Amino acid sequence: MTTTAEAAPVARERYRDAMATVAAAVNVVTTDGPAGRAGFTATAVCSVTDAPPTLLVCVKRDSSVGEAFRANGALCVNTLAPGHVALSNLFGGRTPAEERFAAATWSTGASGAPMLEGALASFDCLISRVVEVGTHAVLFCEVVGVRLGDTSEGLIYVGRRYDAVAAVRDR
Ligand SMILES: NC(=O)C1=CN([C@@H]2O[C@H](COP(=O)(O)OP(=O)(O)OC[C@H]3O[C@@H](n4cnc5c(N)ncnc54)[C@H](O)[C@@H]3O)[C@@H](O)[C@H]2O)C=CC1
Ligand SMILES: Cc1cc2nc3c(=O)[nH]c(=O)nc-3n(C[C@H](O)[C@H](O)[C@H](O)COP(=O)(O)O)c2cc1C
Repeated sequence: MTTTAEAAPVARERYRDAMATVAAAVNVVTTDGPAGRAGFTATAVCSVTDAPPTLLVCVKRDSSVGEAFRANGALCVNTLAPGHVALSNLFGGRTPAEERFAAATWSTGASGAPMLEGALASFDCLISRVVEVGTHAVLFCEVVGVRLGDTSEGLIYVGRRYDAVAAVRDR
């Protein structure tokens, strides 16, 4: 039997090709505070526990935005709807922060982070813990506010492209 210690490492490209087959919700994650306003597109977002309500966000350590999130200690996960493909690309590229935010309408959550008008759902959070794993920082976030939008479809990213998906609503 092959033990974990003996297993050959999986090449990055192979790992990414496999991950590209896994459908994921698309989010624009935002922050504001003493370190300024910042935001980026993220599919690496996951619910951790509902008591206390906690989610996690993985952010590349060498990205231009990571430090602002850590310094502000707050963020908002804005889960996107099908009309947000251009916004996702804007927040996913090397574009200055002000250009990113100018492309949409925002309000401010209790944490101080920008909440996207028209999002499928927004999760306003305080960062409770940061764990560094490889190239990424995993931000554990306690959810202090939730806002549900009116839209009935969500946006997914799979096969390196976007698609719409029905968002079942039971409110
Ligand atoms: N977790 C992350 O940091 C992610 C980063 N991206 C970035 O967005 C751009 C476009 O991505 P794709 O068109 O999907 O092509 P891709 O071939 O770079 O990525 C395929 C899949 O691999 C995963 N992935 C990509 N980069 C990763 C990273 N640095 N760490 C952990 N997982 C990663 C994601 O699930 C992604 O959908 C790339 O620059 C990619 O690095 C995209 C998705 C997730
Ligand atoms: C669909 C999509 C999903 C992404 N998911 C993540 C993610 O989960 N974590 C991450 O660190 N970067 C992710 N990225 C890349 C960041 O959005 C991008 O690097 C971000 O704009 C950081 O700012 P910078 O590139 O200007 O440094 C994603 C990009 C796209 C297009």
